Amino acid sequence: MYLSRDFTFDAAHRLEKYHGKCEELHGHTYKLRVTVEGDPDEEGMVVDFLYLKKTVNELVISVLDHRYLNEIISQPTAENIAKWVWDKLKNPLSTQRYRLYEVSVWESENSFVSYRGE
Ligand SMILES: Nc1nc2c(c(=O)[nH]1)N=C([C@H](O)[C@H](O)COP(=O)(O)OP(=O)(O)OP(=O)(O)O)CN2
Ligand SMILES: [Zn+2]
Repeated sequence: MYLSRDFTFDAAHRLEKYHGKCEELHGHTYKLRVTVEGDPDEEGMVVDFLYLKKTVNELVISVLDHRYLNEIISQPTAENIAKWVWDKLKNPLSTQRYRLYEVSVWESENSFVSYRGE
């Protein structure tokens, strides 16, 4: 079974290796979707939504929200942000019963990437 929770954060970035408007400093309201794969436990839950919310807020949202992403992630494209989030969450969201399955990052309503590890 797959379980997901959505988050948002606001952040600024510039794509220094890109030649076009995104080379300049600008910001986005990013949407992040974290998906876990596993079997429901005796309480009928793959993972408690409240635990997922607390973990992602502590390890990701509190670090990226209202920040200049270039100070945290090199060339912070949606792709590189998704990889960074994956690395932060892979171990904390992996047990014998469930594991991190996918991280998706929306830069705008219409543009997003999904990452499932290597
Ligand atoms: N593959 C990628 N392409 C682009 C990325 C990226 O992360 N991965 N990022 C950008 C820029 O960050 C840029 O800010 C995106 O521009 P935006 O104005 O958000 O894009 P749109 O004009 O297409 O916005 P819509 O609202 O979806 O029309 C560029 N490319
Ligand atoms: Zn951008």
